[in-house]
Amino acid sequence: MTTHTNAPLPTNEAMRPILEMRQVTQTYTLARQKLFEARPTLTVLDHIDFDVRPGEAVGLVGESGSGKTTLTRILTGMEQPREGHVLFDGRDVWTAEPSHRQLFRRSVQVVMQNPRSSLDPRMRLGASLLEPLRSLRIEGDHAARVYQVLDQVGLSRNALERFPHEFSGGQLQRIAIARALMSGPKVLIADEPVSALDVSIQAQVLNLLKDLVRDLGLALVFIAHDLSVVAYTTSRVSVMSAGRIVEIGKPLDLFTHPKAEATRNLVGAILTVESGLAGNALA
Ligand SMILES: Nc1ncnc2c1ncn2[C@@H]1O[C@H](COP(=O)(O)OP(=O)(O)OP(=O)(O)O)[C@@H](O)[C@H]1O
Repeated sequence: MTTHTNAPLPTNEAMRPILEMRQVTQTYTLARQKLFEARPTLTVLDHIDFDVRPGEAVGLVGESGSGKTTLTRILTGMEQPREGHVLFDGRDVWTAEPSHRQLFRRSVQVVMQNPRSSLDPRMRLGASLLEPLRSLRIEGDHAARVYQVLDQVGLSRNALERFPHEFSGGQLQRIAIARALMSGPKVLIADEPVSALDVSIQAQVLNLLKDLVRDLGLALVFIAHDLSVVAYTTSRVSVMSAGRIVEIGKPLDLFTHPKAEATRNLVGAILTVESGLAGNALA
């Protein structure tokens, strides 16, 4: 990151969360097993409380099927919870007036696991960066915004004429982050943002996310199954298991004194896999 025009914002525990879930429960109705029997329901999220403040990076970890993707879909407004509330800047996004919902959509952006599938292969980078401004109907000096965001993610202007296949995996994830930043979000939700990348370039993307939190005062929600990458990037981690948050703690405490069985399993998984990032997180 090359711009440091914005002074770092203090992360204050007394600050109001910018995005929060209160007692969110999500159930899905499954196919009927037998004729004349009621359709069974599956509780995927069970009374979840979760929040993030400006300038704070929080993690969400859990084994496969624990409910992370469902939580992400609800946190971004793609899915409405069966029970509970999603609040952006203190107001329920499902009952607020359209202008607040529009602000919520611009202000909460997602970076997905695989940047190749989130970018149109036929679009040059410049067009790709402009697209969120058009779809979200954001007015203003679009060219200036493109240059500002390129600078924030450490990409040069001559990249604007290139197509996705001309970039490496790490550069593509940088571009995906740039696209997410175009609308000037307050919250970035990174869903497994480095698990498709070589270990050698994972740290660059993780450091970029950390810089954005520090320099822009972004709120970051980092979702992954690997506790070590989440620990490297965040200051508070929630552990999910079977649709519930079973433990919340500082990364170091979770590593050294895991209480829940799900946390112990995640720590055990790291200890059995050689990982340079785990060492960084503990340093
Ligand atoms: N639309 C749906 N209908 C029925 N069941 C669903 C639906 N979406 C998710 N599930 C189920 O909900 C549970 C949680 O899924 P989810 O994808 O949220 O977990 P996850 O932690 O993101 O897993 P992974 O890390 O493997 O992506 C799983 O048992 C899944 O099969």
